[in-house]
Amino acid sequence: RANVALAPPVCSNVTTSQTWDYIIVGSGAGGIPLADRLSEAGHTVLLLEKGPPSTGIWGGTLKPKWLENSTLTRFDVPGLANEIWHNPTGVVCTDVDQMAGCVLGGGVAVNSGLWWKPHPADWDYSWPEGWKSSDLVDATTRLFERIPGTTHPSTDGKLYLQQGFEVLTSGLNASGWEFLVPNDHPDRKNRTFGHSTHMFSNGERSGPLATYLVDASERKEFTLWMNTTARRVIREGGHATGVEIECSKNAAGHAGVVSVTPGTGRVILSAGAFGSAKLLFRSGIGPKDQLNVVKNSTSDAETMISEESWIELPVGYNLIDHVGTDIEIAHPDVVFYDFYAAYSKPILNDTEIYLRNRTGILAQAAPNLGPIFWEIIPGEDGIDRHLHWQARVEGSKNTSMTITQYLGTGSTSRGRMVITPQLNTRVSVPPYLRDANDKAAVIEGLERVRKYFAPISNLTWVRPASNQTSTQFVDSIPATPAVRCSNHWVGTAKMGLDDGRVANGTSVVDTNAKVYGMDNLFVVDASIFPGMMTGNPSAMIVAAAEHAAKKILALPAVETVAAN
Ligand SMILES: Cc1cc2nc3c(=O)[nH]c(=O)nc-3n(C[C@H](O)[C@H](O)[C@H](O)COP(=O)(O)OP(=O)(O)OC[C@H]3O[C@@H](n4cnc5c(N)ncnc54)[C@H](O)[C@@H]3O)c2cc1C
Repeated sequence: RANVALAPPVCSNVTTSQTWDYIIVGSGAGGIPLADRLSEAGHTVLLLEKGPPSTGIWGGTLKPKWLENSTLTRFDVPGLANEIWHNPTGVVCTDVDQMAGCVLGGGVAVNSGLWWKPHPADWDYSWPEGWKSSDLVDATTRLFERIPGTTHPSTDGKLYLQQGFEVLTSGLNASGWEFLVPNDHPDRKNRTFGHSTHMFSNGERSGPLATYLVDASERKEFTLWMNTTARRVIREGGHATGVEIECSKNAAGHAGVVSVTPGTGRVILSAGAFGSAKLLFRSGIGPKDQLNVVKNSTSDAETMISEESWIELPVGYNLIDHVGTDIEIAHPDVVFYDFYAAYSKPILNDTEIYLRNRTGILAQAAPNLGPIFWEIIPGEDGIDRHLHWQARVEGSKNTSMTITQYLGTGSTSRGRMVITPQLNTRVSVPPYLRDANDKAAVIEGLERVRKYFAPISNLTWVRPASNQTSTQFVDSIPATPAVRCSNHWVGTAKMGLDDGRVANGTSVVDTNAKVYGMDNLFVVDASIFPGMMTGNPSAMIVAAAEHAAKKILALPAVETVAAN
């Protein structure tokens, strides 16, 4: 009937009698593998996710008409990956001023699935003892056995619409670059190129949602609550006793306080670089200025832990993202495919072959990515800076390719995130090009690529214009998230040996991923990264979660530190 408002779904109140060995907040790249490994070790695990289900196997429902008779949702189909930019409602986090997925799977439900075995320097350059590339061998092996990734996602083994790949790699070949299968040679990221590599399997998104989470869900020790938002960690001094939760808006989730097993239980925050930092602030852990914002907010004034129990740590500092610099070329051979139209006005043959046997262009990630190519630029400060270039068939013309240059490992610029009185997170200091050598690497990389593409006949430059110097071009792009953002945010709860409670200390978690000043509160997700990596981050975050699980499981059952 018209004009009858539906009653809001009711949240179930939790029973206080049940306790959990581990409560994990957030089901993204960090949270899912942790939940699997901890429940595999026989511990009871409660995984809290504020968002609704995403992929079909978890009960997701968001889908275009052409998927109506299938179990798949828009999240399952690689060719619909960029729908997040067209239709973000109900999918993206509304409390973050950047793009982030707030559905089951977080970033690994909404991203393009790019999947890279980390370069050894990604660990060795900035991570502390115990987290060097040699320490991560087992974790990386376990991860890539589970999710090997593929350069050829269509189940017929073919790549579709590769004209753009051929055009650009003709220039790289002519300039002496080498083609390789990227994940077979993670340590070779200098003047090499390859096909884009994705976590996809069987022509579908796959990744942690289809592997780790499936295995966890088959264990009696594991419980998943979706549509359930963690407000804060409940703690007595340095000991977390549980998590206060509330149901997400317009959803039937859970509400109340969930408790960890008395004495031995642990809480792990895996809510993403902004989400975990926000939860720390709301739990009285962070810089004093941010804790005061929470204390003075309408929503938390009454529940905020008293000031004597605050733990002052540099949460929100050390914010990092790949510095993104977009260039654009055009070439008559390039063929554009309208992936956005594939949602509502698809090409019938493409949806038919995808539905029949997961073949064709829709098994590839939108918007037709590749080639991906790498070069290392030595800096005057003695630091090698890694550039990862990612091309896609998209731009201002039908024959355009946009190529994003990501400045990663070796970059030294850092920013800051803060919380507003409405308890939304905000990037207050953008982390882009604050260091002269970072900027020099970006300019030098661009200068070189212009030379590498020079042998390509009929290629025209759209951006930078041919009469613009590389320095002028880089200077013309503001160093703000609006134009530089790569959606690869990390670093807000940095791991390190220098305890952030002490003067000049910069770290929020120790090398067991445990928050300084707490005996049973951990952070395991993008937040703990001390520095940037070469390629897109999700596989490295899963590897970090594998390693962290091992370290956490090896800790003595009861470990008590003095209350702050
Ligand atoms: C549009 C886009 C495209 C990207 N493309 C790629 C790519 O192709 N390849 C790649 O490697 N990386 C890509 N990334 C980055 C990658 O997805 C992220 O770096 C990664 O997912 C971060 O992992 P995480 O575990 O730290 O957080 P997330 O994956 O963001 O997971 C955090 C989870 O916590 C939940 N949460 C937050 N707060 C709360 C709370 N209070 N209570 C309960 N739950 C909460 C969120 O809903 C979310 O599910 C992309 C990111 C975006 C946004």
